[in-house]
Amino acid sequence: MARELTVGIGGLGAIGGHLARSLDAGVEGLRLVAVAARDQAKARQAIAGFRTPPALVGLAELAEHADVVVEAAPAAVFEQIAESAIARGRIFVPSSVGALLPRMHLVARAKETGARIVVPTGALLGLDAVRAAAEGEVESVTIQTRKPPRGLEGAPYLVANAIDVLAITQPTVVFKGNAFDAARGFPANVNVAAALALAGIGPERTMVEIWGDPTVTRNTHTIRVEAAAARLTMTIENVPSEENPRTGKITPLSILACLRGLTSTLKVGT
Ligand SMILES: NC(=O)C1=CN([C@@H]2O[C@H](COP(=O)(O)OP(=O)(O)OC[C@H]3O[C@@H](n4cnc5c(N)ncnc54)[C@H](O)[C@@H]3O)[C@@H](O)[C@H]2O)C=CC1
Ligand SMILES: O=C([O-])CC(=O)C(=O)O
Repeated sequence: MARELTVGIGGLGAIGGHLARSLDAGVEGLRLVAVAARDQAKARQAIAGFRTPPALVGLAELAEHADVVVEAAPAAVFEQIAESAIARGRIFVPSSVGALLPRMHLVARAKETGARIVVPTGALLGLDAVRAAAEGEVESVTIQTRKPPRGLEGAPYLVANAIDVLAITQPTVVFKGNAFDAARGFPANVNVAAALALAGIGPERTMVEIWGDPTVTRNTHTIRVEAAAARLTMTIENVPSEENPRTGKITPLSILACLRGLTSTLKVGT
């Protein structure tokens, strides 16, 4: 018998809304059973036309309903979703991966409860190759992110340093540093850097450059890895989603592919 997993989603925005609709349309081995949202009326409306409307619950209750808990909410509420999912021994799939970096105690806690934390590739590419390379010696990992300025607007690092990103008229580096500091300064913009760090050599050694670039229309990420086994150079150019221009349209698709991989008989890639 094929395995079926029930799924709960925290947050129904660009990622969670798309993912919920896809799951409701029918995905073998996965069943959407619960969602959590800030705006209850809007959420009720969003799921009203679903073939099988999921229960509308609180963030911390998702884990009571579902085998797999997907976090697709702002980083500020990450802990509420993560802690309950991990305490109950669920499979926890974070979108706000940057919020995991300063909370690595959750990994130790998951070991105690039997939970798993499965970080999707998200808006990035090539984490299979980065993980493979990291089984051997890796000299360096860097990521350069270029976003249209409005895709960076409001980031705490920009506010703290009085950088008016919307006033930028030519490609400009707005941040250079490691993935840990990038995730702290840009919690809604560079989850990809956090995922890369976790796949490879960690947040202190993974170096990040963030550009506000009025010449690009896509959220563009270029990874470079120098390793004993291989040299990798990879670029992804993401179409920003209509609901949230910070978020590439590929992100909910990547999470869906990740969820399929939890139950599928044939699994491709590392
Ligand atoms: N891992 C990756 O590659 C990527 C990760 N992200 C991250 O994923 C997260 C979600 O992104 P989007 O869907 O684009 O954001 P969004 O802003 O479109 O949606 C977030 C949703 O969470 C809801 N929400 C807010 N507070 C809530 C609460 N207390 N309880 C329940 N729901 C609540 C909001 O109402 C909204 O519907 C963000 O942290 C974002 O930075 C975004 C893009 C790529
Ligand atoms: O969607 C993207 O291009 C990347 C992004 O927002 C993130 O990593 O948080």
